[in-house]
Amino acid sequence: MSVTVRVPAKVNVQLAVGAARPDGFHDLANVFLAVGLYDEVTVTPADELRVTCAGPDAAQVPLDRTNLAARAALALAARRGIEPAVHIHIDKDIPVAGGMAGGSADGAGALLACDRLWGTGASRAELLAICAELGSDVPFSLVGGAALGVGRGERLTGLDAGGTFHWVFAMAGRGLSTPAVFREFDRLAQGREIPEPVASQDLLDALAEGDADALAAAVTNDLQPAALSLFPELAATLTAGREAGALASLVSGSGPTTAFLARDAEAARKAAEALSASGTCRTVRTAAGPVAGATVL
Ligand SMILES: C[C@@](CO)(OP(=O)(O)O)[C@H](O)COP(=O)(O)OP(=O)(O)OC[C@H]1O[C@@H](n2ccc(N)nc2=O)[C@H](O)[C@@H]1O
Ligand SMILES: Nc1ncnc2c1ncn2[C@@H]1O[C@H](COP(=O)(O)OP(=O)(O)O)[C@@H](O)[C@H]1O
Repeated sequence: MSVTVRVPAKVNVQLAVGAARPDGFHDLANVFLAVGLYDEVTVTPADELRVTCAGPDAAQVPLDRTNLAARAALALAARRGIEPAVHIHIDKDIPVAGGMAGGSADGAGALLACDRLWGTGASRAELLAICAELGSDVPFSLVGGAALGVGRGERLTGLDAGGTFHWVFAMAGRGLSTPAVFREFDRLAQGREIPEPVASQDLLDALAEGDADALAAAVTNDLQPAALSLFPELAATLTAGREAGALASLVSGSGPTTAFLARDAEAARKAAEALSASGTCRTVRTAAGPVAGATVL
């Protein structure tokens, strides 16, 4: 018997970042939107814990116990005092180290899949607590939709989205390390007063109304200058997206994937074509959101 869970990627429509905390993390006002680009995680009983991965970026995914999917299985098994004897297979479509929470998606997916396979019957609250231990983005991968994350991004409040938003994503030729981008944020912030991160009311209203123009006017990412500082070539991709008619162009989370908001599916398709032709990125994908979080297939 196997259990397969499908888990979406995310884009951060607002990422407000506060000053570094004593524990090294940063308080955030992180407005997440789950988008229809998916990893699938399948767990099957096996003699011992084993991870395999397939997909265009599979070679960059660690297959040892540092893999977030393996860590999720180990965390649930430890809580229940059982052997984590499963083969975890990841069908990976979310870019690796791209700022789209691919590792987090696999963590949330493996957790839900193992919960089903082992019949552990964990409550939603327990699953969310394990997710938060695994990483700041992992709880959102479980719940999906649209949500505001505060604290380090793990404390979630669901948000209304009054419509579907259409996006184009441009994947870069290499990844960016999330801790390195936060460190660069700290370096660039030296000598400046960093305000408390707060969600923008204009942005929440635009989401609730499903208004793409208003959302485009309100999107912000405080990590974008740091990502651009470490990866200056992204500026050309952002310019190409604007020239391709996107309503908004921004770095997704810590990058280096860039995200472009389009008015509708047809505009997204056209912008994707123009971005592909611009030669400023590795691959281009379209995806819409919000979509559901981790789902057992
Ligand atoms: C930036 C964001 C935006 O959603 O995502 P990505 O763009 O990387 O996908 C997240 O905050 C990433 O979340 P996640 O990838 O789960 O990070 P974690 O494993 O919790 O933390 C990795 C490292 O990032 C830094 N970190 C992360 C979250 C946070 N609120 N403050 C931080 O300073 C810390 O250096 C930490 O050691
Ligand atoms: N299941 C996983 N899939 C991808 N990367 C993983 C996974 N588990 C651990 N990692 C590690 O996490 C790093 C960040 O990957 P990822 O979650 O894809 O990016 P991001 O944090 O930018 O959204 C990778 O470089 C890899 O070393």
